[in-house]
Amino acid sequence: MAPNAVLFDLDGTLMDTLPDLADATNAMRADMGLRALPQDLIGTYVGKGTPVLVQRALANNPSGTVPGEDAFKQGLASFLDHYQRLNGRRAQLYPGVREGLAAFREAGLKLAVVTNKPTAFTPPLLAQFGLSEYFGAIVCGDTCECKKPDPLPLQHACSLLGTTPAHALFVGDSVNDVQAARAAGMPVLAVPYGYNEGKDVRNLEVDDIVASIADAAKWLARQSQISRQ
Ligand SMILES: O=C(O)COP(=O)(O)O
Repeated sequence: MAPNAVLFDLDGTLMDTLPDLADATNAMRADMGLRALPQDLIGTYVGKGTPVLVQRALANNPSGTVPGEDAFKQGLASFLDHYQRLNGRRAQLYPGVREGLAAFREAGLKLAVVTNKPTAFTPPLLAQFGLSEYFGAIVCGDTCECKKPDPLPLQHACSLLGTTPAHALFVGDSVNDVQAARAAGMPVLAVPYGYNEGKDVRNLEVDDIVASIADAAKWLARQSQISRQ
């Protein structure tokens, strides 16, 4: 069935937000008496939402101990504080995002963002890059009871757009996006430049890998042409 909506992951798909996430993580680690970690390593902690990022970052400590409840709470509060200040400072749109979103819109598709990033940080980031107007729905990590890889946020975005998962396409960068899309019964494309918890996107169960959001729009146009033939 030809899709009438496209749902996008944010971090690692539309925007390279890792520099700011890494700066906030290292500022939090400094507060907690831990040394700074390389940005690439912090990139492998991103994807399952902010609490998991903080947990993973705190578990990287000299004794290898899992952080206790108090340390976790302190770390999370510190991270949120720093990220509030740093969000959007060094973030960048990936090449092809504006062209791709414009092409999807031209083709009459409804668009949404489904991110595990908290609501406090998502609309301001989209507004900073002038992208807010593209999206009929923005579902964040704290919008629903569950985050990706649970399908609930994708199902919620579809209902906000007035469509169903069977009529939507998901575009993401990680195993969390792919598992959520599959569980929702939605076709899914992956971009290869994101985070994917440090693993190769070629091992993901996707319908295809596209080089950019602009290429995702071309992919969908091709599929629609084939299904009309
Ligand atoms: O906040 C995260 O862990 C990742 O956010 P994303 O779902 O936009 O990739």
